[in-house]
Amino acid sequence: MTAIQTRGLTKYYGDTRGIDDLSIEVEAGEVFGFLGPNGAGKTTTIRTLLGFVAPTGGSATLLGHDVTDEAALLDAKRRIGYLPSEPGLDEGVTGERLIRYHAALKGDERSDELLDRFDPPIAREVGEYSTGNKQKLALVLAFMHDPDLVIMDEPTSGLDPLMQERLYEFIEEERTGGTTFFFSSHVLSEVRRVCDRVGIIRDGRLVAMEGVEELLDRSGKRVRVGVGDAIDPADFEIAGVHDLEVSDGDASFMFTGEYDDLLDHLRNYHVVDLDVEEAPLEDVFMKFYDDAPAGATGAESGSDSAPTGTAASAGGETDA
Ligand SMILES: Nc1ncnc2c1ncn2[C@@H]1O[C@H](COP(=O)(O)OP(=O)(O)OP(=O)(O)O)[C@@H](O)[C@H]1O
Repeated sequence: MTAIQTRGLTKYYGDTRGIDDLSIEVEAGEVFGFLGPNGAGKTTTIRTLLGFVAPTGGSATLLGHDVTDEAALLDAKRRIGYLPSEPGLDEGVTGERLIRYHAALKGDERSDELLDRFDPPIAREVGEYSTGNKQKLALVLAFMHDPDLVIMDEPTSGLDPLMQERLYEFIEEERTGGTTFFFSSHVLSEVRRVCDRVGIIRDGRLVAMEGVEELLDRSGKRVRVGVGDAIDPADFEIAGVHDLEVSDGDASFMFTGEYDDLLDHLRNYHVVDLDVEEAPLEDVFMKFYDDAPAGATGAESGSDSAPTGTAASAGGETDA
C-alpha cells in the first residue's frame, strides 16, 4: 500500500514558491527521509500533507485519503502521528494534562511505555520545560495512539545524543512493526542510519529520490593513490575520475568508473599506497545542495509553529 502519494503537489504563498510540482510516493513500512537546504520546501510539504495549508495545485493522499477532503483527512489522522519541528505545546498546563487531553482526542495505546522510554517530566508545567523536554513530550504525544504513519519535521533537533540514539532505536523497532515514517532532516548521519530512501528537494522541486545506499553507490568512492614520482594531472583524465587533486606523488579523486580500467591505468605507475573509501556523506548530499541559487540557501524559514496544545495530534493548525 502507498502511505503517502503526491502528484504535482504545488503550494505558492502569494508569489512566493513553497513547493512546485512535487511527486512523491512513500510505501507502507518505509522510512523516508526528506532533505534539502533551508527554504527548500520541506516544512511546506509536511504542512500541505497534513492539511494545515491548502495546495495551490496538484493532489496528495495520506493512507489513501485525499488531504484536501477535510472529512477524509480527519479519518486518516486517527492513524497518523505528527511531530512538528517546534512543538507548539500549551505552556500553561502539565505534560500529564496534555497526555490526558490527547488520550481523549485520539486514544491512548501506549503512553506508559513511551513515557518510560523518553521520560519527559510530565508532572511539571510545559512552560518550564527545556527544548529537549518539550521534544520528548511531543514524541510521546505523536506516538501514543500507535499510528501507522508518522510525519516528523526535524525530529532530533533539540535532543541530546543519548535521546537521539533512543529515537533512532525506536524508529527502527517501529519500522520492524510496520510503521511508515516520513521525516525531514538536516542530519546526514541520521538519514543514513534510519532511512530506506531519501527525497532531496531544492527550490521547491524534487531533485533526487532513491535508496540511501544507491545514492552513495552512484556517487562513487574516494580514491587516493600514492606513486613514487610526480603526477601530471592530465594523465588522470580517465573515465569516472572527478574532483581530481594532485600533489607531488599523490592523486586523490572521486571515482565512478570501472575498477578494471582504473587498475589498468595504475599499472603505468609504481603504486606505493592505495586507499579506496566510501564517499563522505556530506559530499554526496552537497552535490545536490550546491547548485541551489543563493535565494534558496539563505536564512528563510517557514517554521511558523503549530498553535497550542495539539502539536502532535496531526491536527489543530489552520490554513495559512
Ligand atoms: N507562511 C508562509 N508565508 C510565506 N512564505 C512562506 C511561508 N512558509 C514558507 N514560506 C516560504 O516557502 C519557501 C519554503 O519554505 P519551507 O519552510 O517549506 O522550507 P524548509 O525546506 O522547511 O526550510 P528549513 O530547512 O529552513 O526549515 C521559503 O521560500 C519560505 O520563505
